[in-house]
Amino acid sequence: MALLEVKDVSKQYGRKKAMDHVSFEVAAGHIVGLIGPNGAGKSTTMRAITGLMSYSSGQITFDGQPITFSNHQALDKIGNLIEYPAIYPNLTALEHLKLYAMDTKTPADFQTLMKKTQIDGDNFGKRKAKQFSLGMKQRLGIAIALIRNPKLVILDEPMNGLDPQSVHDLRALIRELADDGVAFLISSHLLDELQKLVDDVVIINHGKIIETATMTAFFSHDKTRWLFDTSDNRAALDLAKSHAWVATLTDGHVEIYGADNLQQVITAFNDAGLIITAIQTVTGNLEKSLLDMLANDDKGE
Ligand SMILES: Nc1ncnc2c1ncn2[C@@H]1O[C@H](COP(=O)(O)OP(=O)(O)OP(=O)(O)O)[C@@H](O)[C@H]1O
Repeated sequence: MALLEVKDVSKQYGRKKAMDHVSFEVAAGHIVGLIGPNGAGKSTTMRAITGLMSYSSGQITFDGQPITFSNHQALDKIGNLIEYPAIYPNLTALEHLKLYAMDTKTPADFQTLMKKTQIDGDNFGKRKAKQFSLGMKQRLGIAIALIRNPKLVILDEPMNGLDPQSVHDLRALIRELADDGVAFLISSHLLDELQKLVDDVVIINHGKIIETATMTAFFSHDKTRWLFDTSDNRAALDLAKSHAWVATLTDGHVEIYGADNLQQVITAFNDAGLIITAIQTVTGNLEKSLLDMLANDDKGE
């Protein structure tokens, strides 16, 4: 059984369907990306899972226990960082942790958590949160989310506003925690960053889930593309089209998609007397695959 199960959940704001029969699962220790354009329903979904909001129909269960607006028991094992962490300007990092731990932790527990989330360095110490950078606040927010040893952490746009080094550090931290068995549900617009991090993707558009897949399966939709440079790119383009492959001229290269394998293309070019001077393989790209998928979904609306 999955750790988190969202089954057929719908939520309307007036006539607007913010969640339309949403179903997906999060397995223990998995990092799941909840991905979709602005207004797709990501925050609404996360708010429903954290019991912050009622939903009209469907079920959400965590570790076998139901989560509703009025039943929060299961939430003890879910940490979250939705929008901005509740950080008090005049408290230090340690004071925040003590506040949120509510007497359930020892000084050694605090030390371990601070070390793990890298909020134990000189930068933190006795400084108050009002002097923290955004990256420091995000790390403190994650430490707060982890204070009760959750099995699942929900992060809404955790990389927003972070510089590249902080994004890198945050990604490493999430991966390390997942390796220890903590599951994550993460929404982000920074698809390149998500691509490097997540195990599974859940794609939402207009309140509906349009795809749930492992990252690997997601990219297997995507046939490999190749960029060729040849002695005559115009002739290579025409030849590729005559084989019913999808071919375009992209930045001066011939981009080919839809052939069964690379050898097939090379043989065709050789047989036509074209000299191949370079070949690049274009690997899966989350942003491009997602845009293609959303464009198809919107066409079907
Ligand atoms: N409190 C509310 N009252 C009315 N409509 C709302 C409310 N909250 C969200 N919505 C609408 O529900 C839809 C889903 O919003 P939601 O915030 O969940 O999307 P999102 O995917 O998180 O978007 P973003 O990436 O822009 O944060 C949107 O059309 C939004 O305008």
